Amino acid sequence: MIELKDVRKVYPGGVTALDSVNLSIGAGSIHGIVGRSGAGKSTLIRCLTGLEKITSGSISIDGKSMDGATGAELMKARRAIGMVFQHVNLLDSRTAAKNIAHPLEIAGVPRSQRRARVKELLELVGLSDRADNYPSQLSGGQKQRVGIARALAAEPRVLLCDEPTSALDSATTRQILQLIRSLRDRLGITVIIITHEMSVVREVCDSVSLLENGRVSRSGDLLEVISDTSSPLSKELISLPPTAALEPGQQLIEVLLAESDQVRHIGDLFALLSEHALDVRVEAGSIETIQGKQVGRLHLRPADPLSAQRALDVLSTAGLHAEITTAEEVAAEQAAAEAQEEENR
Ligand SMILES: Nc1ncnc2c1ncn2[C@@H]1O[C@H](COP(=O)(O)OP(=O)(O)OP(=O)(O)O)[C@@H](O)[C@H]1O
Repeated sequence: MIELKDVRKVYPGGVTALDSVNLSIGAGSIHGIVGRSGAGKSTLIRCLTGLEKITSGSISIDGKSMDGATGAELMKARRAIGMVFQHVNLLDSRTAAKNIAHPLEIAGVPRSQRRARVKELLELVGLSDRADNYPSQLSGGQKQRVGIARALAAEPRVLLCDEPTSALDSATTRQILQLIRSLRDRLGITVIIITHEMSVVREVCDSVSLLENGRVSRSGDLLEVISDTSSPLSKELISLPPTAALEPGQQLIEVLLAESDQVRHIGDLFALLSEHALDVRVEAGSIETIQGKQVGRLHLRPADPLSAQRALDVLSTAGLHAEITTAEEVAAEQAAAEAQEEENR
């Protein structure tokens, strides 16, 4: 269990990068931390790993304090956390096996033990046949596998992944995320993934925290956070494709497909609309399968205000979150999402 209580970090120049951060991450879970540029993600990583001293509050891993530790105690606490980075930074002059062995050499692990451990780690990340390859002979995904094996060398209890797939294409991203999940299942480690990619969170995380301006605005089970429609960041977890041009003032009904016992998938929603002969049409929609459940957001275009009201009543009665939005609100949301994508590039 990782616990942050009232963590505050103020940099010497006076910037408050983290403010009253409270987080509780269950042992053995995969927890995503998402935030925009400048939200405080890097600061949080540095504080978690003890590279940066927090101004106040406390951080503990399995009940052991990280914030007060110094010297040998801090080194030991840091070994509890394996780090995986966006840019793997392997040593070019060393083979995959020697890169993985590097932290073990530094820790003074005897040669024979090192060999056995490296063999085991290469198997774990599916790279046994690449042991003698140099980084220049490996693909981006294979390099990241070496990086993950290196991070696991000292048998950490926590794997802290900083944008682990941001430099990879979508197929390789999926493979790396599957690897991370299987490592969690096999080793029982806790994984924290810091990312700006909502697809990564949807694909692999059990729970998520939204970091906004140095504060955790929402934290919890992934489906619970997605169901909170009050935060723009939580809405981005299931983002809608662009809606075709709408007339000014056009009303739309925004529906969240999640956590309704009556409407469990999109087919149920269409059946409900048809059963009540609702005069609405689907303008845009995005459906994902998360933790084995269909989750989605849709924009329905009602024929007139009366149809809108009827649809709202029917959808709400069926346990769906539905609200009226306007063409202007949709356009503003899309512009903000596009600006965000541009910033992340
Ligand atoms: N060493 C520092 N000294 C002073 N201010 C800092 C320092 N490092 C970060 N900051 C400030 O703290 C805030 C949070 O920065 P941080 O780098 O943690 O955000 P981030 O979410 O990682 O952003 P990005 O995704 O762009 O890397 C920003 O306002 C940043 O300017």
